[in-house]
Amino acid sequence: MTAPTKPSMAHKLDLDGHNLPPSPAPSSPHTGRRYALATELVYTESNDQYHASSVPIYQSATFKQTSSSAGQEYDYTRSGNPTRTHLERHLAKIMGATRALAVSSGMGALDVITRLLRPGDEVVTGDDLYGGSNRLLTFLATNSGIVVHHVDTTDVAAVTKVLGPKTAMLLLETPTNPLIKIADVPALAAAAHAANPAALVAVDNTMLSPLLLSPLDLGADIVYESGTKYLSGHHDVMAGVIGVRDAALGQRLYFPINTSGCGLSPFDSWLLLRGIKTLGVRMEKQQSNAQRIAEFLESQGFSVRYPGLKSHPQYDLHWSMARGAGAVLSFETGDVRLSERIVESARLWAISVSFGCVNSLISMPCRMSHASIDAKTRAERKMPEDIIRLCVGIEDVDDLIDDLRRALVQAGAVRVTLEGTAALAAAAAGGEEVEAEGAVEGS
Ligand SMILES: Cc1ncc(COP(=O)(O)O)c(C=O)c1O
Ligand SMILES: N[C@@H](CCSC[C@H](N)C(=O)O)C(=O)O
Repeated sequence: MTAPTKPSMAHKLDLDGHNLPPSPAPSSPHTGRRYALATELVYTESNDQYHASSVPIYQSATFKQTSSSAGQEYDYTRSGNPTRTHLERHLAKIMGATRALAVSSGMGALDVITRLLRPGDEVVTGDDLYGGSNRLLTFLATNSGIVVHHVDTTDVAAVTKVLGPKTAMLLLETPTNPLIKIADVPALAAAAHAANPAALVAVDNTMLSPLLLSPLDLGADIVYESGTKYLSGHHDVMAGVIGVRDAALGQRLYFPINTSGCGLSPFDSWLLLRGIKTLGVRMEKQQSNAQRIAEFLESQGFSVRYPGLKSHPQYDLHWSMARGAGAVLSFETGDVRLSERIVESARLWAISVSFGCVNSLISMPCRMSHASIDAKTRAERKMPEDIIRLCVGIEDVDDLIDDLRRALVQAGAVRVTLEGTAALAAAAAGGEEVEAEGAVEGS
């Protein structure tokens, strides 16, 4: 057997690109993407003078200029910084955008996008929306003369009904946080553009990341997401990213970033670049763990919201657009106090907001991530108070299931199953009390 031929190191190490072996032609006219997305996540081009394989952090607020009049690429970090530019070019490639912008949080990204609106403009959006996005839109409706319509975005006819010539923006989440409802992006984008050709369709891609969904390929004009989640992946960065294909729109979005000063810092840009390189492997593990956990909960009799389950009412629609199901799922117990006991009985699952990172989290959205939506509005929008959200990480899946099973039993949500006996015995041996009183038959 002949050994595979290795490319010479001289070729591999030249980051200027002069000596690189010829690359295949770009597969996308918009992005210059040449390889599979999993490869592109890792592969970044740099023209660093020392050929550093990790992009340097240009920790400088200002830059020396050659003269007072010549002008140059960088003068001040609020306006632009080489580390942030490198990240933005990398993001544009993986988001299928021609221009990407990196800002200080996901909410910062939505704030920048809503700066495109004028008093009297109408925004059509979902009835299940991340609490912070809802809070920003409510603020704009109260203070800036923007009219906001919240509609069930799983119902194309209902959305079409409220779209009209005054619609300036259609803002979608898919899957929604936390009810995991799926929006038909191509159909809704076409309806918005038919109602008003100037309307902008913006998709919040936080729940899937560019690895699993490319909204710009589905008819969206703007894609944005919280980089705090999957992109960074370790619960140690706040970031937001925006991608567009239209250069003029990109420039309109850059203006408020420079003006208000919410561009991502050099260090956080570097952390985000580092996180993106492992997105492929993290997501693969997180998704396979999430699938097993969703199946486990379903086997215990819970009605589970997860697009990886065939029982999801929009399973086919989701998979017609997406390349994966993500790692966030939710389920109800029928009783708020029971949900509270489950959440508080978990050990391995941290009680935290956020998601998309390496360690697993458990939360009650109505009290935590979505608490800024008042109880009356939550009820009107049919958000169950007892809903539990699980954000799955990369831990050993059997440990996660064992811990969840123990929490369910301890809280009185399920009876001990044959399968669970070993885990429960282990918990008892560790001195923990397993209380199954008042349990309902779960399987
Ligand atoms: C769907 C969604 N969009 C946007 C955001 C805002 O992101 P950030 O927390 O980075 O501001 C979040 C969470 O915070 C979210 O869950
Ligand atoms: N106190 C925060 C809550 C942040 S929620 C973060 C994340 N989007 C999630 O869904 O868990 C706030 O008021 O914004």
